[in-house]
Amino acid sequence: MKQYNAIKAKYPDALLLFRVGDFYETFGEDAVKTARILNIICTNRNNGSERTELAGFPHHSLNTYLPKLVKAGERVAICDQLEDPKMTKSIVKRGVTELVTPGVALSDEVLQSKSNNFLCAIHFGKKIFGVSFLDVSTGEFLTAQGNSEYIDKLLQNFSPSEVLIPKKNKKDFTHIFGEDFHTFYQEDWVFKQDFAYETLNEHFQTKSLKGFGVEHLEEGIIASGAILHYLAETQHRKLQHITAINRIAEEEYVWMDRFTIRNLELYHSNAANAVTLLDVIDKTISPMGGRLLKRWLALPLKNAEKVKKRHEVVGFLLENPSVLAEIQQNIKKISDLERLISKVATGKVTPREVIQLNHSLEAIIPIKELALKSENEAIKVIGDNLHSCEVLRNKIGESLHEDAPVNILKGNCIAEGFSEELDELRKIAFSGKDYLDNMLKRETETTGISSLKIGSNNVYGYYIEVRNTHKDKVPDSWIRKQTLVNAERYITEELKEYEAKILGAEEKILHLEQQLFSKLVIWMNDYIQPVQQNAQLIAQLDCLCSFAEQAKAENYCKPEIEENHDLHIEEGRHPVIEKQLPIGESYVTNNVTLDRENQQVIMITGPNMSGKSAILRQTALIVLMAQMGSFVPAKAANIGLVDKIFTRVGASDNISMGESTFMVEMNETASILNNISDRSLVLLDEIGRGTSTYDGISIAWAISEYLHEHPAKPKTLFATHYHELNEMCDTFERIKNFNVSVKELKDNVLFLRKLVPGGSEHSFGIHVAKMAGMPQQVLHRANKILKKLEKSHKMEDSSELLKKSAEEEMQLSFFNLDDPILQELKEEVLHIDIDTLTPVEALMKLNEIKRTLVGKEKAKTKA
Ligand SMILES: Nc1ncnc2c1ncn2[C@@H]1O[C@H](COP(=O)(O)OP(=O)(O)OP(=O)(O)O)[C@@H](O)[C@H]1O
Repeated sequence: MKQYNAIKAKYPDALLLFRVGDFYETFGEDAVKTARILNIICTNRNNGSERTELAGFPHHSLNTYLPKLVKAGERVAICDQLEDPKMTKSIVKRGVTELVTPGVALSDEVLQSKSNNFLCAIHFGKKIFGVSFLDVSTGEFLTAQGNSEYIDKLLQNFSPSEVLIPKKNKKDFTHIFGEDFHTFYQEDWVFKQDFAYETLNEHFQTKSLKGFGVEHLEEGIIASGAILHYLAETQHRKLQHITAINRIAEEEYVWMDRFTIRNLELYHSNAANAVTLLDVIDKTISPMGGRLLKRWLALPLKNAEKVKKRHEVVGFLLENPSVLAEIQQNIKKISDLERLISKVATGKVTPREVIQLNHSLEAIIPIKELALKSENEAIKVIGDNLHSCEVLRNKIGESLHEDAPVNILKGNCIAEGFSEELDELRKIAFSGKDYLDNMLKRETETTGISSLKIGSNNVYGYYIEVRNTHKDKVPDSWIRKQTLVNAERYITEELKEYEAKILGAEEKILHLEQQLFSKLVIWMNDYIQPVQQNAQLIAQLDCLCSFAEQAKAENYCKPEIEENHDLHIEEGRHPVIEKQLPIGESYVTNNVTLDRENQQVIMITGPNMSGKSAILRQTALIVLMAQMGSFVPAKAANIGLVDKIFTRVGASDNISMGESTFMVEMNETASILNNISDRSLVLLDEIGRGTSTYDGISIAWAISEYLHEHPAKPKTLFATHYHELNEMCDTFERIKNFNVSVKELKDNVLFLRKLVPGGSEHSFGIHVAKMAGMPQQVLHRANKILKKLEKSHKMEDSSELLKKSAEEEMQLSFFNLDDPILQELKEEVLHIDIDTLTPVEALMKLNEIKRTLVGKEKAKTKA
């Protein structure tokens, strides 16, 4: 317990698995926790004067139990026996050999094959944040830096399993990024520039980080240094598979903030069990393909050439189904190359996994040949860059048995003919029976004793047994070892020699097999880079095949990527909803055209449930899918490259996220208004409905007006059931009204789901209430109240009011008053150059204006 306490003191926040003989034991609070999580028995032991809780499991069950502990969010320190108990008389030496945490996991039981498992570190710089992501199971290491919004978006994109934060920024982190992350607080000193550069250069054995193109990312590097330090702290020192650190090239990807990623349900669903876009489009076969597809979805491209290249490959694969089929057939044979080679680096690979790696590399050969012959340039390049890894394959082939076991201790792992010594030992161990049979035959003949027996036991080893009746025929050279009631047991010179050879042969075989295997694994380390490169290329090919497969299955079309700012979608569909419609119902397609000249803002009205949100989302999804390189669910699509996609959903649609307040809605919308560009696509769904009708209409109106008047003229779809907003098109020339048509029956509505020009008259809320089965009495009463309200508001129709107020505002501005101070202010305001003004300067200016006005107000009161 003294030894245990000393080790436990070094890992106070981890659950300590303490190896005792064949068991891993836990004590005290750890035992209570372990027993609860693993559902195993917790016992009590008297430990001197105290009682201690104790819970443990056999060491060979570590792979079963460890993942459960880690998945429950525990940090688990594995404390092993560091010397052979047989070799020591005192207490065996023990030490922590690995600290497994949610972000640093290598075991297949903890990892999900189609998801990365990122560990993240965040450095809180003076002005900006540095961030770093590392998947130790694949070796991918990324860094970036930027403002909180950017970091927030990246956290959303990469969904790290664990985030490292300096202790002093504990509160700041939850304040800015929320409480959804599994965090670990590191000592503040770890987040220092010099330390980080030193750690990274030492790891990569470089003098500077220039070669990786990250040298200038000071904050990002600090975060990256903290990650590497954490790995060392958790006893992960074999990291040769982390061969590079890459910058997340923000400028290459379409910007989507966390709300947009969530709203569009790309790979997180807002409701439990809801289907995401990824679920629908993922036809990848390999784990690394699956992981890359998710990345492509989170980071669609902005570079037209790159996007077009992907489309070309997809088109080529569609036109050449036999090539597609053959590539996919071979990808099926490829295991998780990326994780297998990482296991080689960390020394955790099993013999069977090395065989799998070999099979995977073999399956790459036909892909390479096929790609090299291809008429598509991009596929050819992939073929060119795929490594055949011949030396590696040959070496594995000649070293290992084809059916090598998972556990090296099971034996029969190294192939025949690879090591003479091993072959010799095996001959002795396995041909032993024949040898003994021969010996027996010979001895029977020479002695004439017919009932001779050769056997062995633990105490006396090998012996020849002679029944008492033949005792007198025993040659003098035999030495008696043991006397039984009816027989005597002897040892001969030959048997003694044989025994010396065979005893330990099996042990020697195991030892030699282990030695040869670890030598092979170390040798394989030289092939980490080519294998990683193959994994990357196969992942790309897998994604492109997945696009082709999906396009074929769902009848998608090739989008045209244009340099202009227009968006035209013909007969577009929502890729997820169309897959979920009840049998017999077909998706109603819709056309959407947006540009910056004539139809910049589309105001979509229509009753609840008519399909407004579906149109908004399908537009965003089509753009996004196109820019990730996929074909799209439409008859035709011309897409002027989009650089940012914003979506906002009115408060009540967000209730499931626990963020139903109007304030959140306004905050989110404000952040769009501050970030729009001329290539942005903005989707606003029922913005303003989180407050009273008049408030809501006013806010929705003001936001639409702002977007229309903004020099960027961002393409906007605004879904609303405030039909009052239809009046805007009279005043603002690029705002156009559309509605999702419905057919009014006698006292019901039929949803046609077709987007048609023109506004809609009323909201049909009561019809929908009826469809939902609201009692007749309530519906009747609601209809009556509606009629009354409509009558009483006729005199001052809200939209009329709004239009009037917009006009009045222009005339009634206080600049018309001829107060000299106000005149002065007017001049000042007119001369402000909005384009060069920073938000802070604007606030200061506003403050100045306010001060002048307050001063004037006071002067007036005094007077
Ligand atoms: N084009 C379409 N073809 C077939 N079904 C559709 C179509 N559009 C929408 N739907 C179906 O109608 C349902 C409601 O659509 P949606 O959520 O877009 O309506 P909405 O007008 O935004 O409603 P609300 O105002 O209540 O949010 C969808 O879940 C889908 O099942």
